[in-house]
Amino acid sequence: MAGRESALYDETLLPLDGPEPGRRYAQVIVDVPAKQTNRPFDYIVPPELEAWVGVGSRVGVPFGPRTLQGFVVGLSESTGMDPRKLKPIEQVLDLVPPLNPELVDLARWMSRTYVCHEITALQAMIPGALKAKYEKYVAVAEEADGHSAPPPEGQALLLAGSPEEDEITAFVRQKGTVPMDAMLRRFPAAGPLLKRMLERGVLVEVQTVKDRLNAKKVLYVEPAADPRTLTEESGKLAAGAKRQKELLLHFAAHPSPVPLAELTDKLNVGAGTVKALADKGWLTIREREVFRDPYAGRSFARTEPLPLTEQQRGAFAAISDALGAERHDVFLLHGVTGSGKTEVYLQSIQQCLDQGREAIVLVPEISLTPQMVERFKSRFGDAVAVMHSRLSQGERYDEWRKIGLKRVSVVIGARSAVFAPFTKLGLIIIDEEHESSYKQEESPKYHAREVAVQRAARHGAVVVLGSATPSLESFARTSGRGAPYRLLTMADRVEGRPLPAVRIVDLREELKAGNRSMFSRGLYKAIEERLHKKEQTVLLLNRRGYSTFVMCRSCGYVVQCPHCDISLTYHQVSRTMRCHYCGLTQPEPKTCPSCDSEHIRFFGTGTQRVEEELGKLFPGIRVIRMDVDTTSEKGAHERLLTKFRNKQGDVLLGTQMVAKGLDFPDVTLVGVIAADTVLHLPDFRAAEKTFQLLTQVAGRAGRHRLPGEVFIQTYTPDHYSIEHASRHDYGAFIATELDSRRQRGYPPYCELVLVTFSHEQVAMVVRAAESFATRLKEKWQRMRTEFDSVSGAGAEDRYFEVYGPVASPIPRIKDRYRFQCMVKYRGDVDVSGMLTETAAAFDETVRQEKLHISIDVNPQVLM
Ligand SMILES: Nc1ncnc2c1ncn2[C@@H]1O[C@H](COP(=O)(O)OP(=O)(O)OP(=O)(O)O)[C@@H](O)[C@H]1O
Ligand SMILES: [Zn+2]
Ligand SMILES: [Zn+2]
Repeated sequence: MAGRESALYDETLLPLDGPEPGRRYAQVIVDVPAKQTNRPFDYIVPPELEAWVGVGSRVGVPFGPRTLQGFVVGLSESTGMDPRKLKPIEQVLDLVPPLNPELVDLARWMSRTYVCHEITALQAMIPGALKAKYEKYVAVAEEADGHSAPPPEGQALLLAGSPEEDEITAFVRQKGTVPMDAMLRRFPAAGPLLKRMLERGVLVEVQTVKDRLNAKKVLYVEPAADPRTLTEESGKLAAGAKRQKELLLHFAAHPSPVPLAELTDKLNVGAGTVKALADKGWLTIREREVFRDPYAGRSFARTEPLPLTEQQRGAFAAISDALGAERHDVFLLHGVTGSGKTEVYLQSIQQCLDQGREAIVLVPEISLTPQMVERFKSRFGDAVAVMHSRLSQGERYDEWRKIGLKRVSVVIGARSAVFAPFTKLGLIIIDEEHESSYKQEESPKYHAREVAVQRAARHGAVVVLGSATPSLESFARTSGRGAPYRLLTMADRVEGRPLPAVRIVDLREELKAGNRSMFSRGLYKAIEERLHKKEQTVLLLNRRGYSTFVMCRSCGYVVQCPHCDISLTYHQVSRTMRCHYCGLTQPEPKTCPSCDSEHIRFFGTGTQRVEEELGKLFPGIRVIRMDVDTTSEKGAHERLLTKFRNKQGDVLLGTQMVAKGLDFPDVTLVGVIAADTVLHLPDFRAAEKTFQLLTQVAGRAGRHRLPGEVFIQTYTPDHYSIEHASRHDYGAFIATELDSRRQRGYPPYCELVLVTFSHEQVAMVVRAAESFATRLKEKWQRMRTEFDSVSGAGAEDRYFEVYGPVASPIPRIKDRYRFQCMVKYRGDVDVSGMLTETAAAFDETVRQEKLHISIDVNPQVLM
């Protein structure tokens, strides 16, 4: 059983609750994301594997000619199939099933809700390291135990005999099975011959499932005798063997196992010395499995719960009450920036743990800073596992394994941590719940908030959605009859600290007054003042929508990607232009391709430009720039923030990354270089996103003793999102925005599904999109007639409309034309079901014509 090698945990070598009735057949979802395989297949559970197979196990099963990875989604005593036609499970890949029945059920829900294959949902729940890797071996046909029949005798006689062939057969026969790549290394020139031998069936290909990564093993050294014996033996060693003597005495004094590397590093003992003593039988060298711990060697000073403020107490009481009753409740915790939401989370988690249950904390990827992690680690110590994408694949895998092994009871992580395989879940917290990064943009296109609520309902667990700027969708769910969420409000900062004073600066007025710099006079003075007082400044340049394109100043030509309908982005460091969609990279042009003018150059404001300008205006200023370019390296994000925290920088300049979660006591000034960059995106959430970003970044100022000040520079100073943000008035903003959404018919007044079609030929994509829309509308007509005939109840609440098809806002990506339909609906309509059925009618076209159809339920990005 290959699985036994791939994961050996000393402490969990126990079989699952022993053999039980009802485990003779397993229902398995295999690793082929296709409509035909989007259902469980029955397999026999061989008696010797019975104890190791559970719902949620990963297995290797024969499927057609291959062995595939699959997930066990059910076990049964009987099968609806002819048992003689069923094949047995070949491998169990983990000793502890990586998923559990609840997650398997959740995958089914995801598959229905987000219109994706069940295997895609299951794969999303496990770390990348466990995604299947298939290894191919060759074996001599008659020895491949039934994988393939030996070739007919006559044929074998006829074809066998070439000396090369005999040599290959002899080699493989001797080894049993040989990995394919090893074969090619051994017989580099024999590729074509090997292929023929495989085709004729002299050799057969055997495939097995392997993990991409295994548990990390480290060599440990431990004493093989008691301290007295070791001391005695050290006395008997020859005088020259000084190191050996020292080492024996070390183990006599400290008899616990030590990693070999530590011995050589810290005690300065050579591996040879250890080996010599091991050969004599006084020490043992043993492989042990270890966790790759990204926080190893860092200690976290223990923190105690703070006495809560009155507002915190109110919020905590409601959460605590639901936890105590093990009642599934969803709370929306609306607390202004600096109101102390984290302390409420921490004390809620404490109660959850005290009740013997487990907790998940979701944080947006970019706010998952060491500072954030520290706040949890220093309260709960080793009970916390951390999962985010900056960890190596191995580190992430090991953090994840701690959950299954019950080593931890709290997980803090980005979006996918919502799938942490806990079995006694009591609490899920989603911090900054309005963040669009909680939505996964590739299949399965799930929203972590929706998944969290589903999981919590299955566990009778509490969900806390926290934000200073809740999404309209969540806010709308807190009011009205039968509201599913309960609103908790913390309107003030802790210790009566004031929210910062915000000034809106009209950039058009600046230009009129002759100021052509990117800093208004007010912001300039404010920065100067901070430099004097040795206080710190945060500057936000919202890169999204902001131009870093190359334009000809003579004719207005903008350099575009030849494969995607989008302008190329300029990268100053490499002096190249890059397409953000297909990765195309080109050198910067010297002359305009359109008019030959030499006045073609990089245009617009990037963070680098701002940094340069700051250097010119304030000689000697220390700027820490944080954007995609400076944070691509592992740990860079952390290093830059630490630098700023240690006051090795006067200004922290960056994109959205600087807007969230940071809590630095000496930041008293926040400047927004241009507030309206998001406002003009083709997105119905543009105003909401602008309000959220401005409120969040303003919230970085004056969080401690020193009061804060904020400058928002803009070309549209009267826009309500900017006005309300400047007054910290969420209530007024939401009232205006809800009104506008109602009028335009957007969420939360309806639900959306975006269907995007793409193909290399524009005619093809238009035809497909139109036919899709027509079918969908017909389906709705039929359904509505049915609804009407049953009863009128709820009919007026039901609404369904298909908009489009129209060209997508980015009409071409990677040479594929894109069209989209928008489905708007309301009420009790099974839209996912309708879409699944409609899409099924296009299966043939999708496969044969390489048409691509993407279905995005509750989309966050409308491009
Ligand atoms: N009860 C309390 N007594 C004293 N200080 C507190 C208390 N609760 C929180 N604080 C402190 O107040 C500051 C702000 O708290 P916190 O960072 O949790 O705010 P937040 O609501 O998460 O804000 P944001 O939404 O901006 O992240 C922190 O420095 C925190 O240590
Ligand atoms: Zn030109
Ligand atoms: Zn491109």
